[in-house]
Amino acid sequence: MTDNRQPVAELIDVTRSFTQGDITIDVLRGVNLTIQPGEIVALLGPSGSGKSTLLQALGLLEGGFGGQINIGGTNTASLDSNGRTKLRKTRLGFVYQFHHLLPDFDATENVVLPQLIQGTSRDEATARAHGLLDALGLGQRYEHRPSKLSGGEQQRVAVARALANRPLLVLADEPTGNLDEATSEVVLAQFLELVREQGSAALIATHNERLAEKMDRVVRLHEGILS
Ligand SMILES: Nc1ncnc2c1ncn2[C@@H]1O[C@H](COP(=O)(O)OP(=O)(O)OP(=O)(O)O)[C@@H](O)[C@H]1O
Repeated sequence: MTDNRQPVAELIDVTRSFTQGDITIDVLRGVNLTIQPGEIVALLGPSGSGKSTLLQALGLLEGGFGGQINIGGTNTASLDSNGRTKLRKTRLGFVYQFHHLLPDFDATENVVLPQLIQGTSRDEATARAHGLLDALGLGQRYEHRPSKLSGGEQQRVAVARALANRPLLVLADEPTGNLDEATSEVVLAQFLELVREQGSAALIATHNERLAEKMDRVVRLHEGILS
């Protein structure tokens, strides 16, 4: 069980450097960030400032980070690889700039699959998928494969997939960066509404100051430090 009083995520003095040949770049130089339950945080920073790297730290997919990363009160350093995978699949949802949907599956199946992996029954998973797709205006697109959907529709399906298991924290990397401005605003508004409705927290990397203003809090990454 998750303790609702616990922050959903804490980064304590997190560092990350990359070495390429003779050159070492210190991308994260001691990042501190606490995200409370249900809080939606915008992550701003110039290109190359380390926004994706910071999201990767919380996504628990890659190693190489210094400092401490807690998710839902668990210090992730205390987990083995199975424990991290379980935490990632049960507690986190991901939305990327490009949708990464499974091309051979229709919209419903793309949202159903992560739920089946968690042991949800097919009927329940399908009902949940349809509910999310309806809320995102895709009630007429259940059986469309990604190649038959527009870019904005593909991103909406990706949003539904990320929220399917009601994650504690949604990590989104430029979730509307690939869409035109008007579509981007609509998709982001629907995304935020659903995240709020189900009480998830979110950390959303964006270049767009105007979109960031729609979130609860804005943090900025500059020269490896968050402010
Ligand atoms: N695997 C890697 N190996 C070497 N350097 C890397 C690696 N991943 C990222 N970097 C470097 O880390 C820095 C930060 O990259 P990152 O993708 O986190 O920035 P970003 O803020 O998300 O940028 P953008 O807004 O352009 O997507 C960049 O200078 C990049 O070259």
